[in-house]
Amino acid sequence: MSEVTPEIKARVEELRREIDHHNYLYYVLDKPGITDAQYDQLMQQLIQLEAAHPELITPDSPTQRVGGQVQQGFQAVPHRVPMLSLGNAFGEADLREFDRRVRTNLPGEEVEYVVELKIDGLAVSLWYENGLLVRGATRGNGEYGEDITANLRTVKAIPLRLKEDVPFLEVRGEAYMPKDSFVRLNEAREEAGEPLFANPRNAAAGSLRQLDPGVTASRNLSIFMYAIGHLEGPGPRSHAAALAWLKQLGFRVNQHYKVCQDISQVIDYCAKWHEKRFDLPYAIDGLVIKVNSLDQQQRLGATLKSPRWAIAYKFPAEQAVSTIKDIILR
Ligand SMILES: NC(=O)c1c(N)nc(OC2CCCC2)nc1O[C@@H]1CCC[C@@H]1O
Repeated sequence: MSEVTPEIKARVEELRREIDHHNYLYYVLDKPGITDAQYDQLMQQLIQLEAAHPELITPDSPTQRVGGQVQQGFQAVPHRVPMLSLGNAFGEADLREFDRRVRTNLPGEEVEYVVELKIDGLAVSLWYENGLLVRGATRGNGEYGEDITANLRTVKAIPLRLKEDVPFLEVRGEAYMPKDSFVRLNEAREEAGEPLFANPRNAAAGSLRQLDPGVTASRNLSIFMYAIGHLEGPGPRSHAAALAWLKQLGFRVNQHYKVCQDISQVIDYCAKWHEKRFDLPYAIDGLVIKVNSLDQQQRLGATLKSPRWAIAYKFPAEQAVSTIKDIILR
């Protein structure tokens, strides 16, 4: 092992910054800055330098995304803040009823809503300490999840290090498999005579609950973050500000959210996305409507399993279609 010179150390740190930046452009912003060949060349240089000087390897190095060992199982981990599920609204009347209940519990107050696409994937929780990803877990039953850190580290849209060293932050998001990856995966499984996945949600869940992180890494998963779970220190005062802050930290946040001044605007936005849902490169099964003010969310509280300040608007079930592929690729 040759001596580590300051120049080598500086070169390793420069390569990491450059590769992290290109991962961010490609996997978080969907805006690649260089060709795959140029990216691979940078990665090869870093891999070689780290192989020659293993003492320089840090857990947040881009070369450390795919862990080595296959796990025996997943450890149960408690969520500090329960990961709630959502009540459902199946049409305009249900949405107006939700709005009436919210306003009854906030007499005389202005209420703003944020409407987001409801990504059809698997809810996960990510823990960061001093800006470093220290743990990732499934939602599980809302109180306890499964520790799938090694698998979530392979998802390139998940930052291993945030753009700010926030002391302690736990965030939630929906991990998912893009439609084109889902079709390609099932084609490969058909070729291999393996059982097919019924939909992208099952494919994402199956890919994240793999005991071998190498398999997860091969499944081209992505994620959209949608909430702060736990934050030490001052934070945003509205949900829309929370989404903007998550984006600023380097997380992937779905840009199709809208702040609505009343339930009629919410209803119009839901109708718009019911029409446009097949134009998206990922599966959605509805929209999520949330009270924007975090103080009002706090005061509205939650029932045992779901918040009083949020509801899911579910699209009517698909009319009979010939194959799942038609739904996905329509
Ligand atoms: N799937 C989603 O895109 C999504 C979202 N955009 N926003 C939330 O907000 C949480 C916050 C409090 C209760 C629900 N949840 C979502 O998915 C939920 C998580 C658990 C069950 C659903 O997958």
